[in-house]
Amino acid sequence: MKIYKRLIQLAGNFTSFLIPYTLVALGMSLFSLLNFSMMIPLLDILFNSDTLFEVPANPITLEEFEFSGAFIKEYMYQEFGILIALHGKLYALMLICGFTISASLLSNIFRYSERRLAESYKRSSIATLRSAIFQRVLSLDIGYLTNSKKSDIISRSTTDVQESENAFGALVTFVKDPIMLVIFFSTLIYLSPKMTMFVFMILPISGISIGLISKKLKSVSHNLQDITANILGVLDETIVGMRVVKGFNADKYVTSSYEKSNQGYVSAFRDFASKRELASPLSEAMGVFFVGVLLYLGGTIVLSDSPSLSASEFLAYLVLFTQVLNPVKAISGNISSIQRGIAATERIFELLDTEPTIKSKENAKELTTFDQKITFENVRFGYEDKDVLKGINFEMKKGQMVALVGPSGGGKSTIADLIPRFYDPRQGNVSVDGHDIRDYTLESLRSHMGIVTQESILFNDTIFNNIAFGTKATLEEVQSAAKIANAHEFIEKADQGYETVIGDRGSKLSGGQRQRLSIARAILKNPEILILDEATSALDTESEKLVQDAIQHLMQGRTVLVIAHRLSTIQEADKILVIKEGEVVEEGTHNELMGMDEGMYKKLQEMQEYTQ
Ligand SMILES: Nc1ncnc2c1ncn2[C@@H]1O[C@H](COP(=O)(O)OP(=O)(O)OP(=O)(O)O)[C@@H](O)[C@H]1O
Repeated sequence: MKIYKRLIQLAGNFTSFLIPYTLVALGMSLFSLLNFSMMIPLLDILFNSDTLFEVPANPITLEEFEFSGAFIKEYMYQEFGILIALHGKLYALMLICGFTISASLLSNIFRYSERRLAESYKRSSIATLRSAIFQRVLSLDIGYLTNSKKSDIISRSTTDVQESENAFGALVTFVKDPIMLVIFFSTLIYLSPKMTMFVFMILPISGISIGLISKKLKSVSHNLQDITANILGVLDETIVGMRVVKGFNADKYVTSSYEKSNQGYVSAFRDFASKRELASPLSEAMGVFFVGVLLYLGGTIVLSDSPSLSASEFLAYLVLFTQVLNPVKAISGNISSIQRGIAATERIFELLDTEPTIKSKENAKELTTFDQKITFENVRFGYEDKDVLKGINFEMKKGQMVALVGPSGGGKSTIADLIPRFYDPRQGNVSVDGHDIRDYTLESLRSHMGIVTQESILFNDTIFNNIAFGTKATLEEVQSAAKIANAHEFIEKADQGYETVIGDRGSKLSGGQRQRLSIARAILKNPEILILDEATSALDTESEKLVQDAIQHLMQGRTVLVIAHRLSTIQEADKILVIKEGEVVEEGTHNELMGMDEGMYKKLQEMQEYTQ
């Protein structure tokens, strides 16, 4: 229950929900009881009006009121007796029907309000939970969000949230159902303590047997969920990899793995359906059996010499009993969804409790200006147990362009990731103007930087929003950034200009267009420090020229760290660092490095010339 306490705390406003909800649930139960109880005088008027509705010689008055079933019954029968004497039986009958209709109407109005209150509380609580998850994911380190974690986080924020939502809904009804049970059972006890004792004995038996069936069902449905995920997985892989599937004529291969999952689903579903379909007739048969026993028991009481229960009360008892079954069934069903929900909510809280390791420390300063240089001093870093950077030293003066080159996997991107503190070094430090970057707030540090990655990171939104990207830029500002990035022309030609929605990750654009949009976004941010992971993807010459030209514009007047894959683009760099296996193996300008016999840079340069 600790978990639920926390969930309720997170959702907030519990008292302002609980008070009206309890009142509404109370109203619903009372009117529903009144509705069914009206059956007793109704039957009595039809069958026993002459004996039961006699007006006593000394009528009781409301001044003698006691809150007891006996008083209420006696008073009501006396009043009906007076009415029958004055206006006849039909009038009394009409009145009772009127009462029944009004009670039923009111109970349904309360039921509707109860549902609405419960739903809106559940929805708003789950929305708060979702937002909390999203905020937590946003605050987590890039290092934490690896691919394996990605699916875990997605499953926690979808499937687990769904489970938690169901369980939360079930928990809410735990307020309503007990109220209903107390009210109905008190009436049943009042009508016949003997029969109610029997009911108390049989209810757990029927509850347990229904519970067992649903438990069996649950294990099958779990299996079903896995298989559904499997089918979706195959479909997703096939759609994403359609080019490869077609290119390799692998239709048969993917069809067979899809069919395997599909058949698995069919047989698992058959199993599930046969058990599910069994649940209802089984519980129905059990219900009929218990009602049969109850009928016999009640019948013997009614037919005895001095009956403690009249026939009309007995019939009302049976009807009320059927009404008690619903909340009992609901409670037993809810217990299992609450159990599932607790496990799911625990997983959600685990995610919410994951503290980011990279955050601004207390008393961190604001980095207001960047004046001199960025320095790497003996920086060592690795992922998990793997050492990647083995003592990196270099300096990047304000206004300089520094290029990182070298074989794949050498650690170039990792070096770049340390500047905006996507990771922190294990040893050594990265400093800005002589101060360790960990002394600055993350936000102020990153506010001086712009990042253009190999893969253009775009969102399924308008072109305008993709360039403005959370800033309050005006259309003119966005347009002038797009012009500098050679993007304005193609944007103007798009269906809705800057308001065109570009599809998932910019899928409606070409590779070069996507890159130019990313560059426009960086130009608009106007960062002093630019980190550029040069794209390797081959573009056609024209598009490449446009992108290169845009990059040249972007780099002007900034301090740039560029990860270069095409050496032709960095000949003008102030400094080139050749990175191999986590170390700087050569450092210098293009000419200096080309002058080194047997130098790695020279070799790389020659290799690229050869392949071009
Ligand atoms: N998130 C990660 N978790 C574990 N290992 C990683 C991670 N990112 C990179 N690595 C490993 O660290 C090493 C350096 O990777 P990095 O991406 O920095 O190299 P790179 O020089 O930029 O390579 P490329 O030129 O191919 O982009 C590689 O061996 C890579 O496998």
